[in-house]
Amino acid sequence: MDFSNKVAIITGAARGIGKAFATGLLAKGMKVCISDINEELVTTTGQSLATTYGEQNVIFAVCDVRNEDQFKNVFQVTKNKFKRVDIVINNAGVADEENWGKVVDVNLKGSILGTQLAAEALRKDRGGHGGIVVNMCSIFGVQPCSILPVYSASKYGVFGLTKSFAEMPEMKENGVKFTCLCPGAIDTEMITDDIQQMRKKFFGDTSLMSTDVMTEALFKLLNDTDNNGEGLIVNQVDPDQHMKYFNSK
Ligand SMILES: NC(=O)C1=CN([C@@H]2O[C@H](COP(=O)(O)OP(=O)(O)OC[C@H]3O[C@@H](n4cnc5c(N)ncnc54)[C@H](O)[C@@H]3O)[C@@H](O)[C@H]2O)C=CC1
Ligand SMILES: CCCCCC(=O)/C=C/C=C\C/C=C\C/C=C\CCCC(=O)O
Repeated sequence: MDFSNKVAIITGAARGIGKAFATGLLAKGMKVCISDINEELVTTTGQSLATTYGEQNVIFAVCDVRNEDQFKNVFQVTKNKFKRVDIVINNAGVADEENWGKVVDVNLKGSILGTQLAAEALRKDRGGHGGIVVNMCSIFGVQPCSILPVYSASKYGVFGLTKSFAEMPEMKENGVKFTCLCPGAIDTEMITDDIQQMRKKFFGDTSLMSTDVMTEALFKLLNDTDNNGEGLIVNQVDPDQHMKYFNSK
């Protein structure tokens, strides 16, 4: 894929995996809109990326992915500034089993809204240029997690959503591809000390993956052909699965 001057929208990109994606895409010559619910952090991260990669290449916006008006605004400001959208990464996510309604709302409903808005923005018969939607799933979107059942359910939903949009004839005809990433544990603030202890009990004393591995996986997903509807597993704990498409290839 030729990345220069292409345009990406990334949700939940003020820190963690989303921020790493933004950095990786900007380094390849793309233009990026980062959005996040955290106003202070998205401003700091946005300004820092703009300083490094040029103000003409970066915008940032406050967006809670549960809020349709804010989400629509992200697409609008991106099109106003950059005139096109090519890649949409629905990355925002939370893990909080005690507040499980929020998990469903952010991870699943937020991804549904983001996928619908992306499909409209990208499809060629609606003025788009075609493109790719990348939904952030998890290893727990393809295998169960006994300590995070609602989180896992939300990610199974993201996988089903991605595969279903990929099957739509009108999306294929209009050049829009749908994919997802299914990582194991990545070294971000989402992996708290408590979760790390639980993880060690189940999976042994293996290291967390760096966000660089996720950027590598993103570029594989973007560069591979013939992966519409596929989920790329990123899981160094199981070398047989790592960087392979789920149940295929
Ligand atoms: N860290 C990990 O081990 C793994 C993470 N994932 C997924 O990757 C994605 C990113 O996770 P991390 O970077 O690790 O987490 P993180 O907690 O470091 O970053 C998540 C970002 O999303 C933002 N956010 C939270 N709720 C939001 C909302 N309602 N609207 C918009 N933004 C919101 C946060 O402010 C934060 O900046 C999530 O979907 C997560 O489920 C998947 C597999 C493994
Ligand atoms: C706050 C947890 C966020 C989950 C992030 C994710 O999507 C994947 C993480 C992978 C591993 C680390 C997290 C939890 C592991 C702990 C126990 C797993 C139990 C597995 C089981 O078979 O039940």
